[in-house]
Amino acid sequence: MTALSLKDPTLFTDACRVADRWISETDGIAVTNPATDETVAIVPSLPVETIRDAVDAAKAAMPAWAARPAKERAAILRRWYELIVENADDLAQILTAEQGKPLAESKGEIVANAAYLEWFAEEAKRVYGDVIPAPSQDRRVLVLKQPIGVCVAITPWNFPNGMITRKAGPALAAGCPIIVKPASQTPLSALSLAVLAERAGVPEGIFQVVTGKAAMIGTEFCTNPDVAKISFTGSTEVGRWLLREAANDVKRLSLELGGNAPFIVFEDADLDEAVQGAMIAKFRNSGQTCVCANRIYVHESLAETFAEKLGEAASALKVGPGTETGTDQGPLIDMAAVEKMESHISDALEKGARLVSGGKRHALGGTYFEPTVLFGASQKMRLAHEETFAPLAPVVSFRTDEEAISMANDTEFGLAAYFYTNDLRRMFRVGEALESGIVGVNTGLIANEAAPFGGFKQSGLGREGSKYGIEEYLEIKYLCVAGL
Ligand SMILES: NC(=O)C1=CN([C@@H]2O[C@H](COP(=O)(O)OP(=O)(O)OC[C@H]3O[C@@H](n4cnc5c(N)ncnc54)[C@H](OP(=O)(O)O)[C@@H]3O)[C@@H](O)[C@H]2O)C=CC1
Ligand SMILES: O=C(O)CCCC(=O)O
Repeated sequence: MTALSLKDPTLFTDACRVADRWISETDGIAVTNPATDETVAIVPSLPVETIRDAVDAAKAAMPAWAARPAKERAAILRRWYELIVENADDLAQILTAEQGKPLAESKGEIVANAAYLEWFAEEAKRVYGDVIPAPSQDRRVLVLKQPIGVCVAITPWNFPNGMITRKAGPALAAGCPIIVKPASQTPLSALSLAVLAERAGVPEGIFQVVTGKAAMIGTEFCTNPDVAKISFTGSTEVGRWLLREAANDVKRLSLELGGNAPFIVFEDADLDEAVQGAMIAKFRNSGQTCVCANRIYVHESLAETFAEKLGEAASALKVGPGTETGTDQGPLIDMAAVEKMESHISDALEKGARLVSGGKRHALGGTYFEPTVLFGASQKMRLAHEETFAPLAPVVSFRTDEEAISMANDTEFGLAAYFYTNDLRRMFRVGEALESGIVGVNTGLIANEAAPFGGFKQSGLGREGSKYGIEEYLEIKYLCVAGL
């Protein structure tokens, strides 16, 4: 067992939060530390009846929660935010133990995403309706915004803490309860959030966490008539499945799915800044984010130099356990991730790419992998069309802006894109032409609570964060007042 030395050991729990109960099980799902392969905890594999209990509890709790003045809901959300920030060091240890990322990065995820609770606590008070000028004198057209109903969230392993606060913040702010089903590889961060939610005064039934067989829980969420809304972050394949399963009830869905982000460096860019931006956009979380640069397009006049500099910076990253001081890159989540990275590298090398740095499993063994840079990559390679989701940076050279834009848009995905330029005209022209929900200009870091996060094309539906994020949890009601 991985032993953690927490200031507050009660934050580490293997129990699910359902209605008024904390449910543990010795025979459930093992959570493994990817750095050591040790078991960290066993969480329940809940039966369908308990998932239904959670939906029933959420339904029962919703009227009172929705009826509370927004100011009261906001105060509770704010308290939850404060507790997360106060306990960020402990939460980071829990996150690193189940996911592997360096402690500093875990803490960064926790604090940056707790900010979604703070943001939506503020937004809760600003859910305005409308009075629309009516087409006749005897009528008034009023628009109200009301909470959508019982919400559920299915979250991934790459941001075990942050993907939850992004969804729970707007749901609770809007007056909805939410039930979270975290990834089986990383449920402990979700459970620790439930401990703090209770401490913050979130009422019973309003924030619940369930663990168990994904397909069973997903089916129940999609078919239970009392679930109004599903918010999912994960693979496009599972997103499509949820969309189909939920179609019978016409449930509302927010989907944050796969990406295949292009990162373009134009000939007028500051090369060193672009290398620095690419390091963040590519290697953060060991390349395991849906907004990670997947393909790096560099103008032919700079491409080789850029690849060499990127290779040097990538080789300087310290690979090791997330708990070790100075570690930049932890292990990958599992062996399947290692094998996918290897298959993308070998396919690229066979088709003419050259290895600049890295390229193989790390000497530390397990799922550690060397940060890798390839030069001479092209659109023919698998890495141009599939999300690698690992620390592989392929550099492709281009001649014209049109060529770069066309290659960048040559994908069914459209979540994030990045480009570096110092030319104002090009900034607008390219920014408008890229088919992505998020475009970073001269930066490799784009997510924050004030901005809308979400994708075009098969990268998803809806937006998280910003003033748009709360709309996903609200229905618009038009009140037609006549006979005046
Ligand atoms: N957009 C993003 O941020 C993410 C994208 N991905 C992409 O997906 C690839 C595969 O990763 P993977 O972890 O398998 O992603 P999945 O989409 O399988 O997992 C994400 C979440 O969905 C759950 N899930 C899986 N199947 C179902 C189902 N039938 N019904 C309901 N929930 C379900 C998982 O549960 P359980 O863990 O119990 O299986 C997990 O909680 C990655 O390599 C990457 O390309 C992955 C994670 C995040
Ligand atoms: O990978 C994701 O699903 C979200 C990325 C969030 C971030 O970039 O902080």
